[in-house]
Amino acid sequence: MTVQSAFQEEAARVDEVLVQIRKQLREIGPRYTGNDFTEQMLELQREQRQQRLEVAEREPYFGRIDFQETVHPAPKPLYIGKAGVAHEKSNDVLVVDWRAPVASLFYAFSGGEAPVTYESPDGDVEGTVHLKRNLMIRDGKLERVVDSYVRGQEEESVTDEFLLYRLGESKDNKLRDIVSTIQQEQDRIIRTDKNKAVFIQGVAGSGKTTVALHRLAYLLYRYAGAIRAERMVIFAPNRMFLDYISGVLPELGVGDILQTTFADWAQEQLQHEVRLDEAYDPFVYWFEQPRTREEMEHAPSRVKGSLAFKALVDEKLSLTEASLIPEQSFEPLPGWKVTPAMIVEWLSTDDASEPYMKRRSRLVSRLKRWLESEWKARRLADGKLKSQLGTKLNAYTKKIPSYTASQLYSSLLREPAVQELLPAKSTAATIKALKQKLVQPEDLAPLVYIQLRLFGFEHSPYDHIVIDEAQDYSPFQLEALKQCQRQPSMTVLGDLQQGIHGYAGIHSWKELISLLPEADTGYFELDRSYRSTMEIIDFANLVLGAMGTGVKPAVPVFRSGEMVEVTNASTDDERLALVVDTVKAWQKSGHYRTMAVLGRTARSCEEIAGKLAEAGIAASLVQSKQDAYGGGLTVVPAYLSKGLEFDAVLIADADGDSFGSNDAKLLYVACTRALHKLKLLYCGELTSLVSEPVAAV
Ligand SMILES: Nc1ncnc2c1ncn2[C@@H]1O[C@H](COP(=O)(O)OP(=O)(O)OP(=O)(O)O)[C@@H](O)[C@H]1O
Repeated sequence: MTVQSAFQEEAARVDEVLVQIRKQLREIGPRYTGNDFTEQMLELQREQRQQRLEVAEREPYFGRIDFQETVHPAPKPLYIGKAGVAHEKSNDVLVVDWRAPVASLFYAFSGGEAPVTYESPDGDVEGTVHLKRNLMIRDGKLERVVDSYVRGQEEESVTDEFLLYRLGESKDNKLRDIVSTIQQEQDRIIRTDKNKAVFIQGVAGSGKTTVALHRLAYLLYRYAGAIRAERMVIFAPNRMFLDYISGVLPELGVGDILQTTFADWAQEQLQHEVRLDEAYDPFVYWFEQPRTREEMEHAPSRVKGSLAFKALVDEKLSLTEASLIPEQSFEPLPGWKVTPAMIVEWLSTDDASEPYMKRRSRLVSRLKRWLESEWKARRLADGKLKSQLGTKLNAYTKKIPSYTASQLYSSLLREPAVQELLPAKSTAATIKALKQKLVQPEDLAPLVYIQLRLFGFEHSPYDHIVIDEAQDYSPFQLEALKQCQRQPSMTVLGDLQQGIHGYAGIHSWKELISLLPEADTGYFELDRSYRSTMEIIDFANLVLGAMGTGVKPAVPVFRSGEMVEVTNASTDDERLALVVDTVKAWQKSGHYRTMAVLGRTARSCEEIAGKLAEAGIAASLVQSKQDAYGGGLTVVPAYLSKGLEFDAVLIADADGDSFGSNDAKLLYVACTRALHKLKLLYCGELTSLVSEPVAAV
């Protein structure tokens, strides 16, 4: 078949399918706004169906695979789309949902005549692939047809032309779904079993965040009923990042998933008993002046996130739990007696895994009931005596320790074992802050862990937890989150090479993986970077190489662009003028939808934003407490740019003072934010991290 006739045939089919989709959309019943519960549930289903059909109307499908099961006489074309669609009368499948087992063939197949299999709920299905085709449909119109495999023909270019086309596009201000171009190594992660904690180490731009979001959509489809969106949670590094990724899940037809930061979530669990001390911003402390590695390694935040510190918290909690059984009997009047042995007996009927404060409150109620029944049995009526007995009971129960999380934490911080781990100055400061109900980020993991152990988790256990940028998490944070699940079902992703928060995060994935039973964990590495051009990735790899041995370079997708530019300015004023000129030139070129000027510090970014404003250029200056990401032109400190991406990036101060020898990870993060264009400016000496100026201009 010629390319021309294949296009016509596919265009005709798109029209046919669209007729079906539009008919089904028209036939969705009227909206229900009443109070009947069953009708409300039906309305919800109608609404979800409508959303799926609307997605299908814009782009009914993106792929076709002709698969011949070994037991069948002929191949059958399967069209893969974001939402499954069936013919309303015949029920024939017109579009297969990308998450269906058979759709995995589309992602996993990379050519060849040998039989392939996919896993179906009824077992493995074997067959051969006859055709793999990409189709680009925009707003219901077929625009492109690209075959990546035709059986019996010379192998088509397997460098995925369609993928390159997609990667070459400019980006808007939100991360997008990748269902049409998911790669084999990503698909394997997305389709991993629900009862696994999957750890993903992936180089910058390898699609970790995107893959994690697609995995959620997959799990909701594959385990419909057993897993619910309301019982899933995504932890992201900050609110601006949450805003940036907020478009992906709705586009995949997924709603209602809690998306939060660890700090916000922890304060919520602590019922806002404490709040973060605004006077201390760890970013300002660690990034606004040069800090040594030594200082980071010994930071109190590292200690408070460690398992050694958790062991002390556990010990304190065990002692607290043991104190549930008082040493003395309760004997309010001669002959009226509850002995510790009786309390042990009472508690033996209790669930010992229940949180301490719940068991305590049940014990206090039990003592009250006992006093009541003794009173009734003796038919007493003296009101004064009754109130005396009540007072005695109160005095007795007061000896059974009762804590809020911050009280127990404060008391722990006073103990000698803690003083051995942490500098006295640091614990004293924390205790003082706690009195004013203020904490620092590193106190949240121990506090929320204590809260969960004392009071339990107030919600249904999470079906699935996603942790993005997990290299910045401490083992203690993961331990706290484990308290909110019956069994581990997680997607934990990050990149140790982007671990710029050395004062808090991990050095090796083992530190987190070892906290879970081995059989429940899976570890994956993603080495290919999809975001940036080859030139940018090669340049970023050189920066990383400056860290010495043990680094893993990112493997670029074969997408070539412009050389990275490194430009020297003789004075600082000239450097700032060059920033303005570069931005003007980029804007004029019309090539880039999103651009960023990255500075080493917040202060340098303020200066740059000021210069741009003087030149009449509108830019949004990103600060650490930012909630929203607006796209367009952004000025952002390098340490806040993690996770984001821009068509063009200008690193405005690539001199040796701004990026010292300890800043390789930070500069790597900065460079890998760029999709198509990267330029570095410096005044004075170029940072030694850039050992080979690539295109000195
Ligand atoms: N299979 C793919 N097809 C098309 N685009 C992809 C694919 N995988 C990743 N991308 C694109 O690559 C870019 C990087 O993805 P993402 O932000 O998820 O990567 P990341 O590994 O989380 O990056 P970082 O660690 O730098 O934050 C995004 O623009 C994403 O759409």
